[in-house]
Amino acid sequence: MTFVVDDVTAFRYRSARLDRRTGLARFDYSFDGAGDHAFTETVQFALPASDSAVDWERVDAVVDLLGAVLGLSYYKAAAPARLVIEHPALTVGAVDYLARTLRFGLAEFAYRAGLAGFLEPVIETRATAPTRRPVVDLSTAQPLVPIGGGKDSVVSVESLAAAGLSPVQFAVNPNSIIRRVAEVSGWPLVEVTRRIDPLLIALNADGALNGHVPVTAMNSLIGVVQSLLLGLGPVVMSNESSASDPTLLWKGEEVNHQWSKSLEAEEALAAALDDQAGLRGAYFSLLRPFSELRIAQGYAHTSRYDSAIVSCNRAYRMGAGEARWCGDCDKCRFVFLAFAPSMSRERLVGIVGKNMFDDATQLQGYRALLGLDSHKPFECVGEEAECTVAMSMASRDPEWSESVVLRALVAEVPGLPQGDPVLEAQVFAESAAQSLPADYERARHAIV
Ligand SMILES: CC(=O)N[C@H]1[C@@H](OP(=O)(O)OP(=O)(O)OC[C@H]2O[C@@H](n3ccc(=O)[nH]c3=O)[C@H](O)[C@@H]2O)O[C@H](CO)[C@@H](O)[C@@H]1O[C@H](C)C(=O)N[C@@H](C)C(=O)N[C@@H](CCC(=O)O)C(=O)O
Ligand SMILES: Nc1ncnc2c1ncn2[C@@H]1O[C@H](COP(=O)(O)OP(=O)(O)OP(=O)(O)O)[C@@H](O)[C@H]1O
Repeated sequence: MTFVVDDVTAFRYRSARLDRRTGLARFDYSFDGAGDHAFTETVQFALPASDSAVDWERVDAVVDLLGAVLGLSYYKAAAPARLVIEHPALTVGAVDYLARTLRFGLAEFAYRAGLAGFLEPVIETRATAPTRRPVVDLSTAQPLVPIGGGKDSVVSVESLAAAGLSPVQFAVNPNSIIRRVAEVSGWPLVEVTRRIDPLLIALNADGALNGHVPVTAMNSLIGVVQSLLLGLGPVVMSNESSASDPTLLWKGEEVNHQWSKSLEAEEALAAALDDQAGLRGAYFSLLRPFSELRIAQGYAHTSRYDSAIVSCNRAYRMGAGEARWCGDCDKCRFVFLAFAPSMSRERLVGIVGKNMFDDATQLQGYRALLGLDSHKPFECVGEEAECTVAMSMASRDPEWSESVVLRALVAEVPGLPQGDPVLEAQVFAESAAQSLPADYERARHAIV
């Protein structure tokens, strides 16, 4: 171990630059102390055929904010108490967004790395804050829809199309799953290539701190830059109501694995885009009011994507060879459970590749999802309430009730099949969300 975390005294966000000719953005960072390591991350954007309509100054303002958030991957390697922003010019609102994304988006990292508490470095800005830009409203233009290869973004794309909008799909470093899902939809896919500095990966093996990052905030801001470059409209996310549910409490405060998918993060990013770049209607989640169970019902309306989607996160690791469900992780367990009330056994086993409820080794994992064991997993899984409702519904269904996992759970919780009607109503009711322009509000309710 040669990288000594405690020797690092500050993290510097040095520069951000988007090359207008090539579309390559370059972000430079460094540490003070511990060998003065320097990092460069690049993001290759797609450029329009003609850039005469691109508002470059506004694009640059969002690129500056993007670099601040991408920097968190490197900051976390030592998590020093000082963070210095040198040339990129951020408004007070943008710095506030960075501070919140760092504190809450890196909360799981801080907790699991055994740090003393939530991260609240002193943030110093060296450049003068940019002057306020005239406001533009993006909500009248066609949406850019980030897709992750799973069920949620499929529901958004289908909802937008059903409401007469023309979604442009978008993915960062898409793998074969994302490309085939995009192809099934028939709508175009815009691809962006993000390259993390290999030095970070080397330092991870050399004693650096490592852990979960707010990747949705990163992908979202990359999406906003891409949308502005192509003259498109809002970045329409597919984040559900349960993404706002904390994973656990630590030092009396919430730690949420999915923080950058939460409503709080969505509203914070929308506000930061307004402050930093004068953008309104630029960022929201179409599926925000809905639980995973309602989204699963929406997905179940069409079977076109069944052989294309993969929700299992293991398939999305850099360089992962397997483009399929692993059938043995929290995400696979959860999505199987969420789909079970809306699908025949034959269809669901066809999607995931196995009957998860017939595999006794999955029992502990399902107990964790139902809150019968410690806290819920650090994964993109629904609330305990919705898992309980889904399990109740499945245990009443002869398709599933005789399976080994359900029989064991009903033996442990005899009231499971009876369920709780109040809880069931809550899970299918709509939760708080940003209100949307009419076209998008119509899309929101088109199939879910
Ligand atoms: C695919 C996955 O789950 N990866 C997490 C895993 O990383 P792993 O080492 O197994 O593989 P890679 O993803 O290829 O990462 C290699 C290293 O690079 C670092 N890194 C990666 C991306 C980045 O933006 N910054 C980075 O520093 C990473 O630390 C690795 O050392 O474990 C990592 C450590 O816990 C996680 O950080 C990896 O998570 C990915 C960034 C990722 O895309 N995860 C999503 C599936 C995810 O967690 N989504 C959440 C949303 C969370 C949010 O608030 O945005 C969800 O869907 O609930
Ligand atoms: N590689 C990516 N590029 C761009 N956006 C992404 C990428 N991966 C995920 N996203 C966005 O983040 C959201 C959350 O990811 P998540 O994995 O929860 O959703 P999903 O893949 O649509 O569905 P599922 O919950 O079934 O996996 C996605 O809906 C999508 O909007």
